[in-house]
Amino acid sequence: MTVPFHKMNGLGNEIVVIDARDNALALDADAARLIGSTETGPGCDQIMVIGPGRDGTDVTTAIWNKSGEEVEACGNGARCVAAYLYKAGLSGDIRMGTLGGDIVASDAGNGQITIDMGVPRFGWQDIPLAEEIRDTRAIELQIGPIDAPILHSPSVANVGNPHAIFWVKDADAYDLEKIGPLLENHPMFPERANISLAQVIDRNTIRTRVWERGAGATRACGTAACAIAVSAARKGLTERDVTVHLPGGPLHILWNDDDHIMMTGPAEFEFDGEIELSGAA
Ligand SMILES: N[C@H](CCC[C@H](N)C(=O)O)C(=O)O
Repeated sequence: MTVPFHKMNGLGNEIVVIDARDNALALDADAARLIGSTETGPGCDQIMVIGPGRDGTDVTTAIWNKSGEEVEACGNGARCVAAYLYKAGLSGDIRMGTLGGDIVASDAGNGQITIDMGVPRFGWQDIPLAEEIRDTRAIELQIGPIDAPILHSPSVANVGNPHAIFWVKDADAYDLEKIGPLLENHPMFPERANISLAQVIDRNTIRTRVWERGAGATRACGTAACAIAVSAARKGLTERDVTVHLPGGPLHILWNDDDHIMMTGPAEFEFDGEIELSGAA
């Protein structure tokens, strides 16, 4: 079947949006990999498939990493979906159902979209971790020898998807391509993890580079920015209102008084196209 798509990005996090509200589309791993590769499709980090709303949501969104796995959350992708829907004529708040829970988009003006990413979870079983760890602000992780400044005691958080955050003096001092896969697939993370190197600049500013589960080093990761912000606040390193600077640009994160994480940033349209998906339902 021929499927129209919209190539977008969120601070350089490459996103393909497919509007399947009128024509149900269930991707599978092969289709996600086909779309995600520049050899066979537009290429992207994640694919967001918009479906009709249910159980009180306006739309549902299926989220796929380019590696072919369906995942629970994608902050940058959610902003791209919202920008697409606003352009398609929706207005006001948009409640999106995802595997990681319901999230709510709103138009913040000036080309910015705010996503209420919901409430973070910090329990070891919520991340999840392979063993009981009481204090998830700093877990002990045995990491093999790496020729770079040592990494230790990451914080972990689940913001719809699993994240591990290493607090470093210089986020540029590490070869993410080398250490990323080691950490993503560490046996402590039974569902693997998104890995961030976070450098606290001041109480309202953090710099980071991210190795994403199932996508590798990306220009930006919205859920990582959320996980970093709440973890930094939990450790007393920053306020609950921060700017997280990713290689592709800044995201504003507010962990508000009712425990919801509000992420604000841009979404960019690039081009539209069509792709032949044989076998997709
Ligand atoms: N790689 C992530 C999904 C996409 C997250 C990222 N692109 C974002 O903007 O949140 C995972 O496997 O959980």
